[in-house]
Amino acid sequence: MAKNPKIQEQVQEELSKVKGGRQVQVEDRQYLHFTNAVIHEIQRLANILPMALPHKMSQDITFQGHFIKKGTTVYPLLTSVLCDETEWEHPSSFYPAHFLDKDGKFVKRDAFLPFSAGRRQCPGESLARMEIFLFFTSLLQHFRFTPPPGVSEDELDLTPIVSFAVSASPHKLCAVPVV
Ligand code: HEM
Repeated sequence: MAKNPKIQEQVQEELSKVKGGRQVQVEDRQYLHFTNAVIHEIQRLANILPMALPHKMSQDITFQGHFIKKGTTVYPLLTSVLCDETEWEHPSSFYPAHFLDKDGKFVKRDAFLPFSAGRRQCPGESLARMEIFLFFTSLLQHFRFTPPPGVSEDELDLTPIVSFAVSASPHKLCAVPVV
């Protein structure tokens, strides 16, 4: 998603401050502000379920002046919030500062809704967020990711495959152990 190698360096520098070089734990999230912001920005821009899941109206309703009949299938377009120009300073760019205040502290944003909202919001959110944090930090504590030899950052095609779900296009990367 992000080709800026400096972001990887900044995350690794922050992770190196974890006491005694031990493996990162979920509780460390509270002071790993930049790392947390990067993960949120990945989820915002990766937007893996842009249309959430189909819902069916359980009753007739008028919403923002539009009549929607009972039984109508509706898709909540999460992209419209995750890339809303009135909510995000740089909606289409990878910009971790969306989740940082002026002191570099992590800030939650109301428009961060990759797990949707309401009664049918993803029930796996806590588990997913914990796993993403532990996988991401563990990988970056142990490896530095680079393009394969002879390929520059700019030549990497990270265009996602977009269908009902959005996934990364296949590409080769090198995982170089951090010593
Ligand atoms: C990055 C990881 C994940 C993302 C971005 C994600 C996102 C979503 C979204 C957008 C929905 C649709 C909500 C709606 O209809 O409004 C959903 C539904 C759901 N998710 Fe997740 N999810 C993730 C991981 C997980 C995990 C790890 C589990 C289970 C362990 C899970 C279980 C479910 C279930 C069961 C539903 C259907 C809920 C319902 O229809 O009431 N998800 N998820």
